[in-house]
Amino acid sequence: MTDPRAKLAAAARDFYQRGWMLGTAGNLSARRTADSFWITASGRPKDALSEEDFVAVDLAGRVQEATAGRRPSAETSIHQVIYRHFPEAQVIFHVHSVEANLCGHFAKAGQLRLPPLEMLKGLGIPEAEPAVDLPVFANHVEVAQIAADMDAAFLQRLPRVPGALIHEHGMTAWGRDFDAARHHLELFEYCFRYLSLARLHGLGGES
Ligand SMILES: CSCCC(=O)C(=O)COP(=O)(O)O
Ligand SMILES: [Zn+2]
Repeated sequence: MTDPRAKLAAAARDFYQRGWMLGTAGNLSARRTADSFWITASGRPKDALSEEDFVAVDLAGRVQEATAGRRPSAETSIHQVIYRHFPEAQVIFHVHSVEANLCGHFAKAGQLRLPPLEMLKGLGIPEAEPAVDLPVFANHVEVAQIAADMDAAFLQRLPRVPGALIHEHGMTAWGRDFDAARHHLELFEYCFRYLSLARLHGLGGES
């Protein structure tokens, strides 16, 4: 893969402007080789990332390349789990939107039922599929626990959709390239906005 850092910085700026990466929230990554990836450094402002704000790590989380004073995202272990379980994933976006955090409250037994919208086709769901669930994981102060929970769940069953929600934290979506990861994230966030507004209007709250 060609150096993805400029595209990651542009994506972060875009997501910041949408209100999804405020106050340094979120982290983005892209594969560097089959077994390493570039990820945002921890605590950096997502509207003004430069090349130095990315750290290269391997799939075990060991730093391969970093500018002095930069450490990898505190949530690197979550990206490791996703790259390990989804060999086709090349890009991962993790953001914190208001709507995603509202929708975590609508989940039942660790699954959020997505609205049956035409747009689900963009998540790779065939027209005929009646019910599509997004996995929802508990948040933990120890990020390693979130990553371990995801790892255990994905070992049992891979999600039907290219994403996972962390309750009262944020959404993570991935794809085979930059466009696919962005489209997936946009579709999930559209579903979250739809579900939040539907509740507000007293529609479909108990599905
Ligand atoms: C200020 S957001 C709290 C940490 C977090 O959830 C996040 O996504 C950003 O963490 P990072 O270490 O990647 O900056
Ligand atoms: Zn986060």
